[in-house]
Amino acid sequence: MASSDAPTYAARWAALKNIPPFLGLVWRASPGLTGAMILLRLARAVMPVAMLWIGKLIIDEVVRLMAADARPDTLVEWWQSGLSDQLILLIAAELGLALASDLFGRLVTYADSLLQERLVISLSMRLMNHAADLDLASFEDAGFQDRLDRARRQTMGRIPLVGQVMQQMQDGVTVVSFGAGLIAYNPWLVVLLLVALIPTLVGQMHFNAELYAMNWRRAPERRERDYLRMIGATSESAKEVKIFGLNAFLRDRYRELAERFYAENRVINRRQLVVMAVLTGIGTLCYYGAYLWIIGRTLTGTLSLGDLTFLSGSFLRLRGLIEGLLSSFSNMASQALYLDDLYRFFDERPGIASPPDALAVPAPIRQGITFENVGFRYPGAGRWAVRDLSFHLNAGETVALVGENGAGKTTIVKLLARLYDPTEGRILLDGRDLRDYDLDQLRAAVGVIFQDFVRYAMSASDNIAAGRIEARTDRPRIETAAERALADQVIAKLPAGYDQMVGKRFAHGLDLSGGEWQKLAIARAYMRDAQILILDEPTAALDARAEFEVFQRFNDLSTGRTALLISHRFSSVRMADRIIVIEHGRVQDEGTHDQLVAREGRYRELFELQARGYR
Ligand SMILES: Nc1ncnc2c1ncn2[C@@H]1O[C@H](COP(=O)(O)OP(=O)(O)OP(=O)(O)O)[C@@H](O)[C@H]1O
Repeated sequence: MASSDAPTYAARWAALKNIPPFLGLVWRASPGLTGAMILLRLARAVMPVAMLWIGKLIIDEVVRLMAADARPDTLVEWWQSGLSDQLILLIAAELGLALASDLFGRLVTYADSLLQERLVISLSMRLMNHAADLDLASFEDAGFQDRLDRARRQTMGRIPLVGQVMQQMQDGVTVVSFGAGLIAYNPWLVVLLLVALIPTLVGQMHFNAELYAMNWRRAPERRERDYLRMIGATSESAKEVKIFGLNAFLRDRYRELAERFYAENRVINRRQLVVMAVLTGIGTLCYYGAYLWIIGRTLTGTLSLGDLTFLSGSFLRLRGLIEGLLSSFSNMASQALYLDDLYRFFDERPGIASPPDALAVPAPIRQGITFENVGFRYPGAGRWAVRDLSFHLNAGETVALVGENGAGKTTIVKLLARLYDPTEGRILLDGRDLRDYDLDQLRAAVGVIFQDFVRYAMSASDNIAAGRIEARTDRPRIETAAERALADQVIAKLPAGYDQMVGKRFAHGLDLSGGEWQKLAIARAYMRDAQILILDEPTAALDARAEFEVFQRFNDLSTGRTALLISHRFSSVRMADRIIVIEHGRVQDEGTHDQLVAREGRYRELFELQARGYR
């Protein structure tokens, strides 16, 4: 996104409107903890003024007792005379408050950390749920990646805001209680305080806005910087980075970006240092002005010694409190701006969804699938990936798609599984548009293993169960799926068998060869009881014999199901009932292997090219 979209300075205050919904999120994360937290903080809020007031009463009482004519000489006589009873009561009250304040403080810290953790869990889960609902197209869009990146940061980055907002409310109540005390003596004291503090507030807000706008602009570059750092040090890339000697190149690019960030940061920070030092100085001058006034009044006898301690104590605390309140208010406003990113992400709606009166997917499928003049352009791409594409898949038929790289085979699969909708034309399932069906049912009816299937850093068993995660504990089913995909041989070699952690990401993980991973992935297809089975070239890393066996089994096991397979190996392709040749996003030819080889055409050309390689 362009930097001109960066939120303006004025938008920052408006962002405070994000706080109530945020508190709503907090409340939903844990109503009990949130309620307890509010009560604890309210109690703590009024304690400081109560303690200072009792302190004033103690001093005045001591002064009164010292001024009395007949004063006992020893503490025991003081005690027995009963003259100090009032004083003892006040001290006991002060002690009680001090103990309660400590205890409540600890409880607040405790509840705070629990609440923050609950919020992380609840936000992360919402984020994962929401991301899963969004279109695949979104994930392939760089602007979306930036928004997702910002939103992810919010789940962790905004967490301290809970404590801040609560502290803010608590401090607000404390300020009001102290302010009421000051006003009772002299309202001008409060005015003096505010005048001293407003410049600090404005300054702070300004710098926060500047930093925010800068961070906002940087999201794309930051993603590049994080990517460079990641690619320079992950197991996936380590091999290539070493072989090609890319380290210096990656490091220098990283340094270039990081240094630019650093230089920009330094400029702002330096300016902030100077301006804020001056503004805070003004505040200090005002504070000492008020202090002088209080001392003067005490000397002339208008105020008591207790009043002096109460007022100067109140003034000192208020200044600290208001300063903290204003700066954290301004900080809260800029934090609340970041919340926009989170809400914006949650507001994002998927374009591919079930219609209101969704049709149930027929079981069994009777007529099959028809592509009718389908054209599709990837979002942001100028070229058509497929165009004027028409063909029919009969129910129960095994069809192979062949074509050169980039012909559009995978795109056809993605359209069939409704990961994308056609730009023009339609795809029919038993005569009805795919878009009329219930999306979840449709996805459940289609089992696809892509060429870039995921290698889950989990147990071998979970890697297979991923095809039907509800059956995760159904070991016999997992074993059958593994056998069908020839993955049982892979698992037999693992020290911990089905429970073996695979992948290099975690300790105890055992990495597999490309072909072994593929066998696990293919087993996923068998876990799924899908009516339409699709293998999109997940066999490229299998040796010729293994691929042959895998497809032969696939062919046997897909009797009665509609199956689509994509492969560049003709030994596998020829097993299909029918072969469709795709070229430049269109059907170029179709027929059985024998029919196609008999014809002079692209299929025969490709077939002979491959056969020649083996002779
Ligand atoms: N996410 C994407 N965004 C933009 N263009 C894409 C995207 N995926 C594929 N394409 C383009 O669409 C065209 C068809 O790609 P597709 O992946 O369907 O080919 P394929 O026949 O499966 O190729 P291969 O045999 O290499 O797997 C290609 O020109 C490709 O560059």
